[in-house]
Amino acid sequence: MRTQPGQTDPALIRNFCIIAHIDHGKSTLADRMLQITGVVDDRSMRAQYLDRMDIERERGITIKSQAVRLPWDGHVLNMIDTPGHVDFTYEVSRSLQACEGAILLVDAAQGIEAQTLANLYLAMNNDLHIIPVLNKIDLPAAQPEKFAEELAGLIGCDPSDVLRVSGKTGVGVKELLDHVVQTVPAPVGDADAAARALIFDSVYDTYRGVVTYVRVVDGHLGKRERITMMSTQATHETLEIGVISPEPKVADKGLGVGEVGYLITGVKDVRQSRVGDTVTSAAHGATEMLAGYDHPRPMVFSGLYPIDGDEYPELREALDKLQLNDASLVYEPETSAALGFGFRVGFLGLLHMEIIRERLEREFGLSLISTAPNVVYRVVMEDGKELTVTNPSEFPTGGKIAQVFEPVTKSTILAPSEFIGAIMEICQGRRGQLQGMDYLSEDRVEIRYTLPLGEIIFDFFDQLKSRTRGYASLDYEPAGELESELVKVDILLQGEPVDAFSAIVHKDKAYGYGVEMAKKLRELIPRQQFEVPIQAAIGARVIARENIRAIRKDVLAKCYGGDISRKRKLLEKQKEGKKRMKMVGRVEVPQEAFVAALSTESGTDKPKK
Ligand SMILES: Nc1nc2c(ncn2[C@@H]2O[C@H](COP(=O)(O)OP(=O)(O)OP(=O)(O)O)[C@@H](O)[C@H]2O)c(=O)[nH]1
Repeated sequence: MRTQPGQTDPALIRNFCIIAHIDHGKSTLADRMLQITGVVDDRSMRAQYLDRMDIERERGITIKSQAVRLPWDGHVLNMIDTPGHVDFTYEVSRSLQACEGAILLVDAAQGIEAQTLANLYLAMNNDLHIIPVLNKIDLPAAQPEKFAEELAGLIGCDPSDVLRVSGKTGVGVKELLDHVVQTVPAPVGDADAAARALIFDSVYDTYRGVVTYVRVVDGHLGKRERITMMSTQATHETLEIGVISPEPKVADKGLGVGEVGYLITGVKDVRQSRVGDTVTSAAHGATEMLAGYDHPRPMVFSGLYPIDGDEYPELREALDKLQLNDASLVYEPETSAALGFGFRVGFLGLLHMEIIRERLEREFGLSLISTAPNVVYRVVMEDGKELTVTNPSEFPTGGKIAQVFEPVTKSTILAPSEFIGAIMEICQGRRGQLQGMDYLSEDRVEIRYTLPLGEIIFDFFDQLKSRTRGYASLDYEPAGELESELVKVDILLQGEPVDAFSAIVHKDKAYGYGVEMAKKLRELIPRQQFEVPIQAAIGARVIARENIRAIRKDVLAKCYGGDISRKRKLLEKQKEGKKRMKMVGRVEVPQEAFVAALSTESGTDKPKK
């Protein structure tokens, strides 16, 4: 194998990632590695160094993967930090394909959790060398002996092979780095072959355009070289090529076999530099692409509307900008009779949805109304026509529907065995079908269910947590679709259906849902100067009704005397209060009402207080 001068000999490279359940301490361990290998000095060190987005730091979670090059003991380690939340599993799977080894990190006070398993299986499917590690051994509540045994049982090694570290104090981290050098296989590739590099991440930078993260498999990529994205055959010139350590550093000699780094070509949209694609050189290009990844598909949809209709163009612009950085974000314009002009936006999951919403409001200063999230339904009509419904208000009404299909998930729940009963009750109440159950140790079980995705996106996780005192963890993956008896429940205000309130619900739950929604809306919608009847209906059949009585709200009534400034203050205050209100017909509806369905506990799984 030929290595050009100045390039790293592949035999000295180790590419690894850290995978773990959320909050088990990946980012903290990554911080220690940055410090111990000396790429960040103690003075510039800050917690969660690699989480660059404000929102990542505030929430203490990792959203985008990061790749850093660390010098250690004459070797080059490329560490890829990955997010742990289920919504971002696709980020994890991309990163895994750029590695030969994975540190499987488990909190020594918590033990194995649902995402520990999910990530371990992903890593095993990618044939990665697994290094089992217990973290947080400094915690008084740590039970390293117990969990080393659990972990060893899971991956089939000896409990003494499980390393023990503390990302917080740094104990054991040097030994872990040594272990990475000794046990993770060096990358293998053909230096003389045509260049092939895998894109495992692609981010938009305001100043530099799209920064594409690649792992070179064969050949070499250099600066000022014309490259081709193999899936689209689009060619670009590499303007800059380098490595992250932990700030970007230009690599004059380019990147060779096994190296991980970034390239900049001047493209302005991450979709032109698609994750999973293979980069090759335009002149002597490779003919065969590397195995790609699954393209992330939106699982959850919600309508986003500006509170102030004039902000519609700003919302469009903001979504366009976010999409430059997030290829999984999809949206299209929609109009709602109740809410005006807005967008139907597709997300990977609820956390993704929350994050996008928060970024729109925070980074772009928009005030938004979001409708209750829903999944995608496939409706087959009697005449054989098929519809994909991403908005409940588009669900066809009338008797011509032949079949409705909804997405289902394979869900795995891990919890102490004392909660089996409670968990089964919740899942049964959500139309779940038990698939199996295994004991991981004497007192911890893994329970597998097939559950409709639509049932998970409504406060399922909160219910699970509250019924298991926070001990259960959940992971789910899409598992196709199932035929189901679903109906549309409409909500009418003053006799007029409000499209943004429509929901698709299982036939057996429709009645309970309608009654509860009507009740909830009566509480949430403030009294107006006229009476407002609220009705829930399936087609033309009204299934529930509530009334909001009229009042005459005169905020100035208590201001006798002529204190004009006080009056003005009261009026201002009232205006403030209205900011999050939307006029629907003649009725003022607060934002909370549009997501009321989120906390509607129809079914049997109400928490027992
Ligand atoms: N006592 C102790 N606390 C730790 C240790 N490592 C991490 N923590 C704490 O555990 C919490 C989660 O740590 P993070 O590093 O943010 O976890 P993460 O796995 O990166 O989380 P995500 O990025 O959201 O997946 C933080 O409050 C850390 O301070 C450790 O070794 N000892």
